[in-house]
Amino acid sequence: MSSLLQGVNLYLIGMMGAGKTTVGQLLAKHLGYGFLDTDSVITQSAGRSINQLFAEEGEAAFRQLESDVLAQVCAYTRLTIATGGGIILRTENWSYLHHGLVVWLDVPVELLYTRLAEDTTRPLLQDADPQGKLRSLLEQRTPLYSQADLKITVREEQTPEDIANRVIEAIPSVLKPQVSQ
Ligand SMILES: Nc1ncnc2c1ncn2[C@@H]1O[C@H](COP(=O)(O)OP(=O)(O)O)[C@@H](O)[C@H]1O
Ligand SMILES: O=C(O)C1=C[C@@H](OP(=O)(O)O)[C@@H](O)[C@H](O)C1
Ligand SMILES: [Mg+2]
Repeated sequence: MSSLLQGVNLYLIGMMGAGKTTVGQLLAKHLGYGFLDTDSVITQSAGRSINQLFAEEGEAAFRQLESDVLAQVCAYTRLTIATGGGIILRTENWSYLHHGLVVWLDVPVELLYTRLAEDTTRPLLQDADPQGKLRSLLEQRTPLYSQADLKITVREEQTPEDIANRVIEAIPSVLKPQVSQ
């Protein structure tokens, strides 16, 4: 599989709670790739949490940091990159994402909500109706997530390892092997 990918980066996109960070680490291990999470790069370099950045700088400033990180990351190869759920919002980000293979982890809202019900690290879900918020974000973002090269539909019983395996199995369907002359 690594030889078929030829070092091309894998970008995981999808909603908060879809499992991008969790599955991305497993995928990197399977592929012999490095792993990066855009949220972690941002929080490490800013020395502040995502909650702090949203509260102190605002979402627009966070989105700029996210674009800056993506622009830097795409200079490297052999990486699996877990993105933040909103990375798809800026058109300019797609010019970076399309340098690699983009995989959408599509997870039903009910499952996202179950996973994140106790979570306090996603500022956009600090809402009176977090499930409704997830539903409306997914509705707004679905046309953008749909621009991925690969869509992996996730069911409740599937473990992160199952999902990583499904991604690996699906890669050949979107990559043509190079014919040697
Ligand atoms: N396939 C899965 N099955 C059960 N729980 C999962 C699965 N994938 C992720 N999780 C859990 O859901 C939460 C959100 O996962 P995370 O990887 O942080 O998602 P994202 O980065 O897409 O927001 C974490 O608590 C994680 O352990
Ligand atoms: O969907 C979003 O807009 C966001 C998703 C988060 O990342 P995860 O998708 O890893 O939770 C994080 O970037 C921030 O809270 C905003
Ligand atoms: Mg994440």
